Amino acid sequence: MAAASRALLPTPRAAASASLAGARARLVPASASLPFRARRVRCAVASSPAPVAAPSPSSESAPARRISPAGSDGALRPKPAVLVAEKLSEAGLAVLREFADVECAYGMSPAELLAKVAQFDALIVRSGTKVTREVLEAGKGRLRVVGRAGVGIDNVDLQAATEAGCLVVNAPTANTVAAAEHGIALLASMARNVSQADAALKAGKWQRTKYVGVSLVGKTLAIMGFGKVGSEVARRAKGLGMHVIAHDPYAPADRARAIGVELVSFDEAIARADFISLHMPLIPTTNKIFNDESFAKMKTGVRIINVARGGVIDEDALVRALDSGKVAQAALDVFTVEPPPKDSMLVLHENVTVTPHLGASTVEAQEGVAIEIAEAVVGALRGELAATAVNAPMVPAEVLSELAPYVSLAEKLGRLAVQLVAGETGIKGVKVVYTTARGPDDLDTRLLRAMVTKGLVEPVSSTFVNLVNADYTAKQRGLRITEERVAHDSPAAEAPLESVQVRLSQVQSRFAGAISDGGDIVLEGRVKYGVPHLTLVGPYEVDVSLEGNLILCRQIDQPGMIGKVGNILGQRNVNISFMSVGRTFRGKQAIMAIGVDEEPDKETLEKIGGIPAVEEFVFLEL
Ligand SMILES: NC(=O)C1=CN([C@@H]2O[C@H](COP(=O)(O)OP(=O)(O)OC[C@H]3O[C@@H](n4cnc5c(N)ncnc54)[C@H](O)[C@@H]3O)[C@@H](O)[C@H]2O)C=CC1
Ligand SMILES: O=C(O)C(=O)COP(=O)(O)O
Repeated sequence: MAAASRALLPTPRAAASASLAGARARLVPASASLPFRARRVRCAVASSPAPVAAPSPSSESAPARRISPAGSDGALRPKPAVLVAEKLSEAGLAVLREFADVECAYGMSPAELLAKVAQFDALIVRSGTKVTREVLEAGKGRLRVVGRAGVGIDNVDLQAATEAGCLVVNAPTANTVAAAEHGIALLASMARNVSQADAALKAGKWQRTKYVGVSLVGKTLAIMGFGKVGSEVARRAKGLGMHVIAHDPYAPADRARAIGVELVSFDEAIARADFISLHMPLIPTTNKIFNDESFAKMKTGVRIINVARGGVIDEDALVRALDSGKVAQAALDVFTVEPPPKDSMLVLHENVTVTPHLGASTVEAQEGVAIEIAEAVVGALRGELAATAVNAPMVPAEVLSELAPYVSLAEKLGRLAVQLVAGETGIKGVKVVYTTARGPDDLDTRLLRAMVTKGLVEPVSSTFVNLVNADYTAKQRGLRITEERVAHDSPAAEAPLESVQVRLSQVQSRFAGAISDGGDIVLEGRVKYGVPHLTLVGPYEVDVSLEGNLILCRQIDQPGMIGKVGNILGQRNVNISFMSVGRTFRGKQAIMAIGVDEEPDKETLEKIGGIPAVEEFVFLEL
């Protein structure tokens, strides 16, 4: 029995429990220009213990696993290693160095990145590094976090990251003002031909008539993408006396009203505008959204500013529109391919003003972004729930904090349930039943479902499961996880949940006592005083705190059983932390749930099995 149970035990994995990152806090006051501090909640079960902060290494190149000082439990742990692939401000590097070994390797080729990435727990990039599926696969097993020191994550393969359970975090707020200011700088300099006139004068030409510009006051500016940057551009443009309209299918009308901006359709925006400023993300629906067809709908002589992403414009179509005069001028900070080819018709066009992706490049923004991303990456490596996760569902920080003990309970129930499955039967149907006084809108169960999956999958595989890849992993493994809510009839209850039950259907168990009348393996637990407890095994009610390890023992209900088992464990120096007995009917069968600090050896377990009234027993690791 003990030997059979070994195969189901979890394999220790140093990095096995990273982030349950989730909460996204995207909507920050539009005027925020200070570095945004992500709110985090520590989720005990999900996190590997943080290494004790060690003095900064004197060298920046230290990818090999170093051992950090012993934690409070005396264990030595490897220090995480972070690879910074693009220029990050010193302020951010200092935050990283307090926690991790940091290697700054700027300007790596894709091949160099591929060769290096597997030695790191986290990778930090800006817009210049492509984090492809290949990179994520090369980093698999160790790489747990990709930090994007900026907003746009179009250079990161999010699907591949999710499949790998690699959390992607970004720094969504610290460069907002910088990007908006750059948009305004391009708008004004384009309207007054500043860069062309500057180049001409430096070449010795004094051309006052050639560079007569156009005024901004009274002109209509269309903001395409009324998010953080778009809103800030709108505020500033209004200050210049422009009439501002915007198009954004997802923007809240009250924000537009508050800034005094009219929200209109795409076609109306581009048809009415004298100037069009682009501020949407590059996603499949915005790819080349500005093309021959859309240019045709614009006013002749329109002027376009792009500080978003080059890919939202069909650049060949823009060259045609510039040549025909449909578009009078364009000012571009971003390009489909960066850097653009030296002979790019667009870059060389005389009516085009260009900058080399400088939107976020102010001293202030770079410092803010560096701190924002460093804190997010360190938090994610510690197993905290990052507020700026990009590929994990949004679970607000207060919800996470409230659910933390239930998160632990859910994982432990999954972990115990999988160890009860007999041999090779395999799990197909999993049902998680939540008994709660809360309605569906007041209880977000995604995190709990993810943790049941983690508990079920990790002990029997080498897959690392977190909130990022839980649903994907379950699907891949053919695990059908359904959820049910049972109304708890005490609406005054403050706790979010009364109990969590995990049911595995169509499986055989190596502990028949865990099979309910309906034929499922059933385990139920509750949180008592903040600690997860096991409260139901099959049809038997028990009450045992889920700490350490567990022995489940089914016997004939008769006096003296607790003493007999307790004696055997005591003689072998195995400390019992909790014990609980549950039975269906007096004199029939009962089960004992025994919490033990140490793992009993084979001989001890055999002795327990040898007690005549004991019908079956199982040792389970938590
Ligand atoms: N040039 C640079 O250095 C910088 C560029 N950026 C880029 O600026 C863009 C905007 O950044 P944020 O304002 O921070 O992002 P954000 O997420 O706050 O705003 C983007 C807005 O675009 C909207 N949107 C999505 N699809 C749309 C569509 N089809 N049509 C119109 N609007 C649509 C969204 O609803 C959202 O409100 C991003 O592409 C980002 O990568 C941001 C910072 C610096
Ligand atoms: O934050 C963004 O989306 C940007 O485009 C800024 O890019 P960068 O970090 O300057 O390479």
